[in-house]
Amino acid sequence: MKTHDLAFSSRPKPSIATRLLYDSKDVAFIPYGDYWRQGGLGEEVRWSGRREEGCGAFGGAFGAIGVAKGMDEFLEGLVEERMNRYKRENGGSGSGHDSEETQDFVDILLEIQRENAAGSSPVHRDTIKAVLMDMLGGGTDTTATSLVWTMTELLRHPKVMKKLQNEVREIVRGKPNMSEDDLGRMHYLKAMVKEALRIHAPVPLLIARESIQDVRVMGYDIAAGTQVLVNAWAIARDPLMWEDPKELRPERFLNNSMDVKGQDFEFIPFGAGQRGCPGTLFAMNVYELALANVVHSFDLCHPSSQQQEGPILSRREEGRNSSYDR
Ligand code: HEM
Repeated sequence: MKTHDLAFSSRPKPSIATRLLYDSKDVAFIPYGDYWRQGGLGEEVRWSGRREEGCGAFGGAFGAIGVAKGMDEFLEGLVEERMNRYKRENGGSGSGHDSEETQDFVDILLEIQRENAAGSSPVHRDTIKAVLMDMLGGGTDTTATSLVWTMTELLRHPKVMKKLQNEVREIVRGKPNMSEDDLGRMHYLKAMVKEALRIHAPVPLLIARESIQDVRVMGYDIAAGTQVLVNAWAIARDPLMWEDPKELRPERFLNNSMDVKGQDFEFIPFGAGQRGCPGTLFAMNVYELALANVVHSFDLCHPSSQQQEGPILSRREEGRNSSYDR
């Protein structure tokens, strides 16, 4: 992913991508090439997506093929509804813009489609639907799974939970809402999020890669067209890299620069290199914000840790950590 990044920058084509992602017209399953470089939509979306919110994709998150038809109907409805709204607001002229305040991802995709309609690379409806599928798959299940595992670990480690709550409550104290600045100061929260991602990599084998040329790695000859899986889960638990790898210890991420951005190869929950996850920044923000809000507003504890019966999740009473005080 570093020395041979280009050689492993394609993806194999699983049948799920053919059926659910409109013959791999999304971002995650497009083979390497011009179409991928343009995200199927033009340079602008692909790279602004990488910096901001990604234009997302995800394999494995979708189950039975039978859902394909239902999903297609849902996406058709969504796209149609936006197109009609646009026509209503622009008097059917086909030109003009949605107001930026009300514009969402679907509107932006449709705007790009309109802008490219007369050009040499028109954006097809299937491409829009495939990219939206990416967003749903890449942007929901992964982040939700990560949060669930983090809360599970916090329930198993009440001292870590307490430390985390103290940090969050201290920083947010008295404010109606949490800001991005507040999040930036929550170092223990960030360390906890990374530690949970390390132990429970939400995408354990990343998304399969495919070599685009013959390549030699550590003495092994790998032919062009070989499917390659990277076991990020095992790497993040490797005792040669990590001290007591099975122990939850957020402190290991404090006071060092190790990050999820694909530069530290012992820790790559979002992959690395050209095909690394473009939603990383967005996902981390959502994940941190959601976790900070949960531990700020609720006291969670495992039923077995309570002497008397009580809720697993109780709304915090201001100034009192009810579950732990008991
Ligand atoms: C905790 C949340 C997430 C995790 C753990 C995650 C993980 C991953 C991983 C492991 C890959 C494959 C990287 C590689 O091959 O090196 C990937 C690719 C991708 N992810 Fe994410 N992801 C998350 C959230 C998101 C979000 C929120 C979006 C967009 C909304 C997104 C969009 C994508 C896309 C488009 C790709 C394919 C990139 C390409 O093939 O060029 N992901 N993600």
